[in-house]
Amino acid sequence: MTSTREPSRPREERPAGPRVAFLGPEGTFASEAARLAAPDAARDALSSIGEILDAVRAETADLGVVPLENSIEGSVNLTLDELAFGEPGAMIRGEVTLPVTMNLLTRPGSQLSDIKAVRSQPHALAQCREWLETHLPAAQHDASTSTAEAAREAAESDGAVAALGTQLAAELYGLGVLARDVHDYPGNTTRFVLLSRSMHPATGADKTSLVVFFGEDRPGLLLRILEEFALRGINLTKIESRPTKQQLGEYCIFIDCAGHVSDARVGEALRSVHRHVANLRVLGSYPRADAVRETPPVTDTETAYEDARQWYEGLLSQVGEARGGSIDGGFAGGAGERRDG
Ligand SMILES: O=C(O)C(=O)C[C@]1(C(=O)O)C=C[C@@H](O)C=C1
Repeated sequence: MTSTREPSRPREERPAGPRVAFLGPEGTFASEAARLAAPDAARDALSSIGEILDAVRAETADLGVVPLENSIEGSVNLTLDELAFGEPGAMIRGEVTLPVTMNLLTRPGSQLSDIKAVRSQPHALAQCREWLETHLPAAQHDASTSTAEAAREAAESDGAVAALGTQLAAELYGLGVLARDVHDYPGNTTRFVLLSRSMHPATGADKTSLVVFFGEDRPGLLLRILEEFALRGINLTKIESRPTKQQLGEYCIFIDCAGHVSDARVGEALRSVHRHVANLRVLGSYPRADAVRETPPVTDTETAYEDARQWYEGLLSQVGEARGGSIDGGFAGGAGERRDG
């Protein structure tokens, strides 16, 4: 993705101390995720996912917080595309899962019967589709850049515009909460990822995200790739395909797996995947939000890989010249080949 966005502030002009960039303004779900991820960092509320990645790439922010997937509406495609096709330099360094409670926010005094339009970020509108059809069937749905931006717009309206957003946004922009929990399924949760210029060191409870580009259509290629993980007892936590945008029917596959790039078994799996498809991008290794430590099978522990490595090194050390000069005679040129002319 080539960017036509305004360049971020140069690094030299940056005030000291860690900075976190997130989808603003204050009062978005992303702002809450940023507070959880980096409670002490200075905050930059930006107005698009692309700007957040650019800020991390340009090092005007140390950390960026972007939504990746939601339990009701699925992946945030813009984030996936930026990570897969955008300029390199912004890697996933962490993840935060956040319960997402959608509220219908209106100017104080407005009733449901006053509402002619509902504004929000498109992913938020999608999470409340059925509720809106049932309770506000005639209202039009308008896209805003974020839930808090929608709240700000509702606050400036004549009272006929509602927003879907956080309780905090209601407080910040002087709105009332006309209805709570208006998302269509209970337990609504969004997974945010934290971006930085580098990956997180291994913790023992890690995840690795990568994207594999299938240049050619070979039978069994996806199976071969998945097998490399399965053979080493590596659990996959997510797999999803997206179009490459080059031509219809050409896909790339996003894979999240347990483990860290510096784990021997993950390293071996990635090297093997690289033999099948040279075009792959590791998006990052990072501590998993659920802190689950998966125990590898005995054949795939770090010790098992280290033992195997040492054994093989020992084996290679037995390759060499024979003492006392050449004793290889006619065997050196290959089976059955005469060397005497
Ligand atoms: O607009 C916000 O409040 C955001 O943080 C963005 C976003 C998203 O894009 O998914 C994040 C969480 C919710 O799923 C809805 C919207």
